[in-house]
Amino acid sequence: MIATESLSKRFPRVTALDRLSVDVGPGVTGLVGANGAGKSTLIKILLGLSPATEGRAEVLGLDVATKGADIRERVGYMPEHDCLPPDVSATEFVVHMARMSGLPPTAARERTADTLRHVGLYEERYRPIGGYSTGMKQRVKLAQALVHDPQLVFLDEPTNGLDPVGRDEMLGLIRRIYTDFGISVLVTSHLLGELERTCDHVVVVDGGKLLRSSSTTDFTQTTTTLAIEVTDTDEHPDGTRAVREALHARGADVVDGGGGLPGAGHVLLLTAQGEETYDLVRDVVADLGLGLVRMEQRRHHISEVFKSEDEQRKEAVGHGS
Ligand SMILES: Nc1ncnc2c1ncn2[C@@H]1O[C@H](COP(=O)(O)OP(=O)(O)OP(=O)(O)O)[C@@H](O)[C@H]1O
Repeated sequence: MIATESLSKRFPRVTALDRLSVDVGPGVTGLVGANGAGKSTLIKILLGLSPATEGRAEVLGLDVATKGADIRERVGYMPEHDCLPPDVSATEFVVHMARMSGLPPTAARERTADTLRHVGLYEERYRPIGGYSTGMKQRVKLAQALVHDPQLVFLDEPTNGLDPVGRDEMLGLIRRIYTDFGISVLVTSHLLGELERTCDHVVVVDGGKLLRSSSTTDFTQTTTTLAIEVTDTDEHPDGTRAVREALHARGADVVDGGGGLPGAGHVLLLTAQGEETYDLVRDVVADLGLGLVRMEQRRHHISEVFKSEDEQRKEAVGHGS
């Protein structure tokens, strides 16, 4: 869907994109980074609205440097900032945008009605936009991005300014753009957590550079930590220590997690490399004749990709959900 190769954008005082090479396939992809990371700049280059200083990029197989108009015909764009005229209704505005995209009048009206219904704005569609809440305005912006039935949409910070309920509704809508209509999505956010739930793939940029690009499951599973707790026996009065030594002897990278849940014993933490790690723990505990109180996987959240291993281990102790 999108491919960039060593893409750079330099402004006189700042490098907004720094040799960014990334491939984005179909589905819902999150583009995440702090404010100023270069997300909006990338979208503008991909739409052919702003030239890159160096490198190249293609959207739907079209070169952004020469095929901007063709790209904009096939791609929808929801800009970050409020850009809606206050005096017209959602229907008038979205019909206008549909006509701008080349739809004939009847098709524009029909598609507008369908799209506004889809984004949940049907009842209010004849009221002037100026009286809308932030959430309703975001939905109008989303509707105008979808009205010409694009193959791909770029959504720049669509959850900005929304309360938690509005955020959840918007994330649900974004997911359905792909599942119900097959339109692929590139959605930006500075909030890592919300992309974890919504996206198939996440691209992380920082200071215009690519930090990471991988599937959401890889993000959350590659660094799974196992928390293990065992009973003591007469033979092994310190069961935790016995397990730690046995695991260590068999090459497992295991650390003492210290005190566990209130009332519980010590917790051992080790990084799961796959199914074999579970088997190893089971065998070691059984060989020692100990009881396994808990062995649980703690799936990491995307935000933890940015935390040190020490911080992650500290947090793993005590809440093994
Ligand atoms: N037209 C411009 N002229 C000069 N600098 C710019 C211009 N547009 C963006 N920048 C700078 O480029 C960097 C990246 O900006 P960009 O808007 O792409 O970031 P972003 O990740 O989208 O953040 P935000 O969510 O705050 O918009 C910032 O330092 C910004 O100040």
